[in-house]
Amino acid sequence: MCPPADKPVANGSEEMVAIDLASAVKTNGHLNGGEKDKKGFYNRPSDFLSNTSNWQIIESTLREGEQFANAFFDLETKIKIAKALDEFGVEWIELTSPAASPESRAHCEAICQLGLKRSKILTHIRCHMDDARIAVETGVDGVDVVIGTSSFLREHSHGKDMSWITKTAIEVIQFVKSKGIEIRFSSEDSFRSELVDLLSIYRTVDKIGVNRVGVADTVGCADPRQVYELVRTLRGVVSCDIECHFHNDTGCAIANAYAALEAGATHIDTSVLGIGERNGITPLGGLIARMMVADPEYVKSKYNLTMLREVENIVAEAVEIQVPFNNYITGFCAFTHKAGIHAKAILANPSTYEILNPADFGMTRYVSIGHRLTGWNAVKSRVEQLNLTLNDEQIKDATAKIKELADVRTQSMEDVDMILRIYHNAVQEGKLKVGQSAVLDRLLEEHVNSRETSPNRNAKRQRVEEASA
Ligand SMILES: CC(=O)SCCNC(=O)CCNC(=O)[C@H](O)C(C)(C)COP(=O)(O)OP(=O)(O)OC[C@H]1O[C@@H](n2cnc3c(N)ncnc32)[C@H](O)[C@@H]1OP(=O)(O)O
Ligand SMILES: O=C(O)CCC(=O)C(=O)O
Ligand SMILES: [Zn+2]
Repeated sequence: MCPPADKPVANGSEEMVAIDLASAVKTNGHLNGGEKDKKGFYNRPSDFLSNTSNWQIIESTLREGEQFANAFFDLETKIKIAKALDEFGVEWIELTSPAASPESRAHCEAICQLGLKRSKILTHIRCHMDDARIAVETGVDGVDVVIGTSSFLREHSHGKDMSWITKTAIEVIQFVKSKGIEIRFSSEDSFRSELVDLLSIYRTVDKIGVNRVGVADTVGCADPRQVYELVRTLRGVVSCDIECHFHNDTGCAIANAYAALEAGATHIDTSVLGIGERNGITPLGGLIARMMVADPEYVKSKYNLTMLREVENIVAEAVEIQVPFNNYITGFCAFTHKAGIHAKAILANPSTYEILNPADFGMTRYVSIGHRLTGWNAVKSRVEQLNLTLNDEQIKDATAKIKELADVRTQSMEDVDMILRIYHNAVQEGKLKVGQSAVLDRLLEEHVNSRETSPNRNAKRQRVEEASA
């Protein structure tokens, strides 16, 4: 940003900072843009092209996800996944090409027969009449056609030039349309393709009535700015819908999906837990998390969000993986608050440190207490839950003991409760005063020893002695 002409350049001076801030506010309305929402979040003013409140999911767990290293889906598993996705409410379910194998074809036909309530069925084929002829016989609602347009794929995958690709694409599209089935044409490896080639073929297929064109970041090389620019340019060239597919090799798959919607894309490909070739694509749950922040009411109106965890568990079990600890929304620590400063604020108002509400997804918030980073406000909340009577000074004293013990090893909630109960009882009985750390140590030790010599403990010891005799 340039300084005004009549002011000397004074790097870092307070005056300069004030001028820059003032002009930034004037230009953008606010440094973060737009108005604050109810949660105190600054939303940017919407771009007139933006579709962040008007988009659909093409759920590809049963196509891209089948390309995940661990995946082997029998029909029963595919049906279970398809039904769960339908229950969740995805608009489209994409299935592996029926040309892949006899079972793939039979599964595709069987899933089309399920009569799902909400989700329509797509299958995904090469840009080839042989595949198209098989696909239209399966009963799908739509066919997704793909062919590589980058020089890498033109030279080393299928060996065809752009004029062959265009001619064959037209033939396949017209054939599928003639059967009354929806058709999408996509360029694989779009971000390493020549822009002129892309725009030219997309314009051609748009003119002959393709329902959607697809942009695919097949190798995960694109960043959100590149995505925005390509999709925005494409939006000005075609009138049909625009679908986007992002691989996550460099960690941009969710951000790229969001940038695509901001630029006017209409459909995003996802898979449950992001499974797919290599490290996969935009995860369903991650996209939902992102879009909930953009327009919660829209997302809640479309999807049965409390199903997310179940869908993920079904897929995780089917491909023999764990749901990652830090998974969006459903990871075990996604709504766990630990540090004392966070815990205090969260207990006062969850919006302080949560942009998503766990209840929207049937999840629960958890405040972790028994560790060295805890604070007296978190401990106070537990005292209240346990219906104990301790004043703030006593709670701070008990907190000091919890922290001291947690410096040696993390204390479970059971440990914390035990410390608080002993503290409380000792205070009630006049055995303990604030600051008497050694007295508290002795009481805790007595309690532990009494547990060690409890009848159960004695019985166990006796059994061990008998077994070893
Ligand atoms: C980026 C993606 O994920 S795209 C989707 C990937 N999905 C799949 O590959 C589905 C599963 N695939 C399969 O079952 C098999 O690869 C099949 C049935 C599709 C093809 O099997 P094969 O005929 O044995 O060929 P193979 O897999 O070795 O090679 C791919 C063939 O498709 C051709 N091809 C590759 N991509 C395309 C395309 N998009 N459009 C048209 N032809 C293509 C290649 O030129 C090659 O043909 P060739 O017979 O002249 O060598
Ligand atoms: O059909 C598409 O658009 C995407 C195909 C694919 O899986 C990819 O390019 O990574
Ligand atoms: Zn892919």
